[in-house]
Amino acid sequence: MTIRAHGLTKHYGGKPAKKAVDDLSFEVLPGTVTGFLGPNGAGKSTTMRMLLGLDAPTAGRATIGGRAYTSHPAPLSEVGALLEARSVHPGRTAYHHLMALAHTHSIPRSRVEAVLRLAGIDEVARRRVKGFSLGMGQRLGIAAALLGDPATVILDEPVNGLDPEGVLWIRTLLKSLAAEGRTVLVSSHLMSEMALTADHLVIIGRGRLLADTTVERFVRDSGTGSVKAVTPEAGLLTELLAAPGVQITADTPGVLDISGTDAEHIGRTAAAHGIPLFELTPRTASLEQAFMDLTRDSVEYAATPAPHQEPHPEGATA
Ligand SMILES: Nc1ncnc2c1ncn2[C@@H]1O[C@H](COP(=O)(O)OP(=O)(O)OP(=O)(O)O)[C@@H](O)[C@H]1O
Repeated sequence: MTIRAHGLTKHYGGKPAKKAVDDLSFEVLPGTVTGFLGPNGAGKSTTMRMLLGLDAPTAGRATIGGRAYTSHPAPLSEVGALLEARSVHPGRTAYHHLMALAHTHSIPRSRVEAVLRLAGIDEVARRRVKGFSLGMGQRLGIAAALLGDPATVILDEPVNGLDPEGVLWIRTLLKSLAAEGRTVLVSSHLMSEMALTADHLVIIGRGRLLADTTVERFVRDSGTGSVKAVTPEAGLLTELLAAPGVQITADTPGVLDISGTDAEHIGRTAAAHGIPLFELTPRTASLEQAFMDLTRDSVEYAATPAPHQEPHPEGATA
């Protein structure tokens, strides 16, 4: 099922009104993991709550498989969700929590056992939830989301509180859910994690759409990459490559950092003039950097240096 947001908008009261989500439109297709990214306060949770009918939009519409979540006849079997707030009764065991959910939604007991195993919490299933670690709680939330074997899965920050093994488990799980043809929307504020997990990215800042793209295209278009070239003929190569828009720096003798052209052009130019190249390496901007550049203007709580920590003048050593 395709998830669609059409002009989705949410204002909170107060003066001036807070535009938590501002005219947001995007689609999330089956068979892919879509990463929903944005800095803290960007509006990810509010958007997910509107997709799930838990918050009414001020304007616009959210549909899953063409209709509002609340008008699905058996929502739990069609859309599984994990939201940030935990809503499990602390005195219940994981098993009883899932059994109660299964019971009220006519889901067979065999699914409870299956999701407990899938989430790796079958051995602690008889313990009370109040003794659970954050990571175990997250796993229980994911088990509950998958209980109805839903075609669409919406998870808000599922890696929160998970240890590295748990993070890897989520990554593999989401990919396999998508490979089974399900629609997977997962929010995060970590670009590096989404780059390893998602196929597609919807990036928002201050409630507005900043990018709707594939991970591959985002990496390519981040565009701040340069090429490192190591050659004994650095001076000659610099002269040959000189052109409008091409910038070349040589902080270390014989090592050039070239931007504004690509490795192929540099390699061909060098070959045409018999210049030996010991190394020719495209340097892609780190994904996290590209994400920060994109969202810089929409960060609500940007870190500011403390007054006594003046940045060092360029070139000075600490
Ligand atoms: N009930 C509310 N009343 C007023 N403002 C709210 C309410 N819920 C959220 N907001 C504000 O709306 C904005 C978006 O919040 P939201 O929780 O959707 O962001 P988020 O991207 O999920 O952030 P985070 O990564 O920190 O969870 C924030 O500025 C938040 O303070």
